[in-house]
Amino acid sequence: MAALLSRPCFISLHMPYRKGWAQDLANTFCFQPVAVRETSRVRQLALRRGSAIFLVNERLVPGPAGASSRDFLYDVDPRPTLGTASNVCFEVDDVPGLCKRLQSRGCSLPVPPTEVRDDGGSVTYGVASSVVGNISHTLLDRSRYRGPFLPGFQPIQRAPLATGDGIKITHFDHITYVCPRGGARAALDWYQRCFGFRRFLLNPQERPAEGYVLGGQGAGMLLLALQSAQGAPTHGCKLILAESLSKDGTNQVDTFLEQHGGAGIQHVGLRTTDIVTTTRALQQRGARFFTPPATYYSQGGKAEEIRVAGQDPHRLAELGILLDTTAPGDKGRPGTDAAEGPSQEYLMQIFTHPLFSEETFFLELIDRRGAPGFGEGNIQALWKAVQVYMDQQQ
Ligand SMILES: O=C(O)C(=O)Cc1ccc(O)cc1
Repeated sequence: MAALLSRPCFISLHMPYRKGWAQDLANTFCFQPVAVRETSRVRQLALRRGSAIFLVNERLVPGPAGASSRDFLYDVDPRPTLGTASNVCFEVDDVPGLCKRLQSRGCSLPVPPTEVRDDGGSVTYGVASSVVGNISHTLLDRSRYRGPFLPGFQPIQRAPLATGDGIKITHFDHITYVCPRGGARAALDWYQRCFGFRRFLLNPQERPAEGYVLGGQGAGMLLLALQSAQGAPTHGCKLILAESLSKDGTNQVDTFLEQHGGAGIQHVGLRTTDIVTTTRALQQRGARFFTPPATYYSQGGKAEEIRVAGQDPHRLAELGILLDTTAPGDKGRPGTDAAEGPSQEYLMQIFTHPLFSEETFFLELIDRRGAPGFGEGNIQALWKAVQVYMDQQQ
């Protein structure tokens, strides 16, 4: 099947009335405001770091009647009105063609192909609802546009308040969805059938028919992974579908479903080329990260694993950075970044606290040293750190 979509252009966040989270993203994470659109009811602000762009949508009027779907250009109203990351915009060559294809497969298209123009040229976009929770996808052709962001937005030219020296974020690495129980497989099929995404295996232990099943400590979770078929592997974005398998309904996936009011985007992985410097810089600016239990660094030969990878266990422990080494014999799978291929493959990760008031959306920094997957040990460590945090909140 021909490739239909390329890399994400932006991820849209919706903020309730009078929350300063857009400011936090700008100040703490040093995303630079590049363009803004303001009406009497909403403000839409595009913030960029590397090629990662968040479109932050704020309501300027309280209550559900304060804004409607038509107020959010290049997006739809995600409802509910709590903080949510609800739209992933992909660049597409042929918007009308893809919209037609989606309709013929029974997909709902809240915004049909639409042209928007200003002095910089024109774009065509449409919005499709996904089968997962409140997630939608804006499909955008901006090949005829020369402005800094999109028609309808005013560029912001003022000098940045802080340059964010040391914050090395290059692009969106992956987007992790929480699916309803029993819904991950249907979501996998939908993204393959409608958008031409390809499945890839997250871990050598993953059985294709089952997916990557993580157990232990009540963390029971199923993960399935996809990536867009087009674009250089280093910039193709991955989608991770997570589903709870836990019996007691207390893991972070269940917590997301409960506090978000249904399925949706749980976190976005931001690729960094230097996680140590970036984490330190962000911590100094006030970003808060989950720290794994101290035993993470002392048990099961982890310190040695970190040393063999060429990193300093004390430095990683001081910052709370997780490291996972990919098992050998794991090369050449889809998802592998071919350009990166040292004999020792590993990845490092760290997760922020939730960005909104609810235990829902958070960010991750991920530094891949040739490793395309996700470490089971790291996910378990994250799970334990979240559990400690939630216990402290009670
Ligand atoms: O490790 C990652 O970044 C993943 O995306 C895997 C994952 C999925 C769901 C979780 O609640 C925690 C981790």
